[in-house]
Amino acid sequence: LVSLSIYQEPCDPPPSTRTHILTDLAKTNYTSVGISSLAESPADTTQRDSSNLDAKNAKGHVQILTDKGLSVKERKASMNKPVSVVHDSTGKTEPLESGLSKLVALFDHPLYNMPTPPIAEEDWLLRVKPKVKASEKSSQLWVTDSVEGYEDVRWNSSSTSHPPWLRFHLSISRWQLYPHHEPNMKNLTEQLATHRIVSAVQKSGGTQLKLVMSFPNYGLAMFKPMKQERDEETNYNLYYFSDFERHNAEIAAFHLDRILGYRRIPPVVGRQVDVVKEIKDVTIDRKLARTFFTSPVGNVCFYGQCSYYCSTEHAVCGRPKALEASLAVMLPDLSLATRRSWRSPWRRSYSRSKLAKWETEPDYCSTIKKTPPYDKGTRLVDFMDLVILDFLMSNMDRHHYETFEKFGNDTFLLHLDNGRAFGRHSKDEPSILAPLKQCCRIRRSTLLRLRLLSLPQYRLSDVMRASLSHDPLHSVAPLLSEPHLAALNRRLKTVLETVNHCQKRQSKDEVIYDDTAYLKDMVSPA
Ligand SMILES: Nc1ncnc2c1ncn2[C@@H]1O[C@H](COP(=O)(O)OP(=O)(O)OP(=O)(O)O)[C@@H](O)[C@H]1O
Ligand SMILES: [Mn+2]
Repeated sequence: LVSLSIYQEPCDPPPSTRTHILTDLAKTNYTSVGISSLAESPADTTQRDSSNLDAKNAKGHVQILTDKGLSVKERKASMNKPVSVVHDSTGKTEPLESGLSKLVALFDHPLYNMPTPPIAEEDWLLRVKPKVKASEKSSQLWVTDSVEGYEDVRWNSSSTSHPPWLRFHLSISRWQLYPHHEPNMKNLTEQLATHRIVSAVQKSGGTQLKLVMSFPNYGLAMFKPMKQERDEETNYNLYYFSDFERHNAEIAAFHLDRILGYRRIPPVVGRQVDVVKEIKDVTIDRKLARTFFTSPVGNVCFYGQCSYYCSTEHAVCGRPKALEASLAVMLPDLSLATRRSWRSPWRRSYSRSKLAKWETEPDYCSTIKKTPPYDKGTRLVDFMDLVILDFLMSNMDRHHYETFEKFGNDTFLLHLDNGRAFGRHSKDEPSILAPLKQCCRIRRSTLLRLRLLSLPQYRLSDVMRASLSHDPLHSVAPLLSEPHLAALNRRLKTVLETVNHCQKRQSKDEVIYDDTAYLKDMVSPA
């Protein structure tokens, strides 16, 4: 097996140097063999022997990698760090540090650094407004009634003066929410996790309790409280539409989406909040404030107003005041960037007795393939990307998805609302994968990354564990328990088997949507 691994030495140019990746990916025989071997290999790549993989670094030298897929330098770096040991699904122990090195290697891989044409002006979601003259100040973008608790900020057009949330908004394009190597990400997530909460109000819409928090620099975050312990599994007698939303599912979904290379979920971090100081005392939402009470054991609880689980019996409680929650960066306000909500063609019936059309009609997908917007462009494969994410994390609650109106049909899908994922680890839900089984269509770049994640040196559970260890709540308890991480590998194997099965029944071109073909055009023949 020839691997596509290209490792960067610290003195090498950064991976964003377009030309060498381009050459590595599309030009050399070596890498093109790598790509096709990944794309066409049988599903069970996890069985392959990964020792003595040859990998060509950016300078064109051949490096021999160890069985862990690490360069000598990376191994040395990981050996110098203190070792914390975790148990994998096979009972073997593996240091978390090796997962961290795997994550670095994964994100440096050419499949995550594919060259793209420069983004055209109209393909950015927002543009900075030209400076307003003093006489026109009243027509500023927004004005708040009360500035109490907020910073007196004077932003100019230089992006360095922009707060991280604004830089995030300005980085949204037609193709993704944020770039792969995003220097702003660290500040953005740090601020979500630590900045003072100036106000907290209930978020209208949706069925379960959630709040919108504001920060001194006018940033906003969507807050979902902890409702279930990490090692608890959703009750088997509960229907998917009655399940709780989990804060750790929102966090883990963000990490998984990023690891899959999609970047279609707004950044989410975990945070422990003081329900009195950071919610009750700062809220101007009287309906919310009225629902606070002290439980018989002295914990401070609240339940808010919503159509599901907003009652004394389902209150969320601090211990005695500390409450774990997820905070997601808010997308630009709808007045600046309208979104369109699309009903999923594979939506469940949300009824205990009715079946949906896709569950009974054998030829359902061929109808969808002819129906706009699935009949043109990338919408069908975009939807398959979402289906794969949902199957991996076992989210049955994808009734709708959203897009930014500005970009029409030719844009990525927002993967919002992931709170009902990661409810059960001991059971997979094959019906979530029905669209892929029925349509047999997948993006080539997605398939390649999935195959990569099934290889031992990038194993999905290891890179997820490593990625989640960066979240502030990891110090309280790992965001996903080991059985949930193991389930990811098992489900990934099922996805790859499904695609393999498709390829046995249909021609390769029918199954694979080749979104990497443009790379060949970008390189002029030598
Ligand atoms: N990060 C975000 N920024 C802005 N808006 C968001 C964000 N996340 C979600 N929303 C919006 O808020 C709505 C409600 O959020 P969410 O879907 O997570 O809650 P819910 O209670 O599960 O809703 P539902 O019951 O409809 O599934 C979403 O449909 C979406 O339009
Ligand atoms: Mn929901």
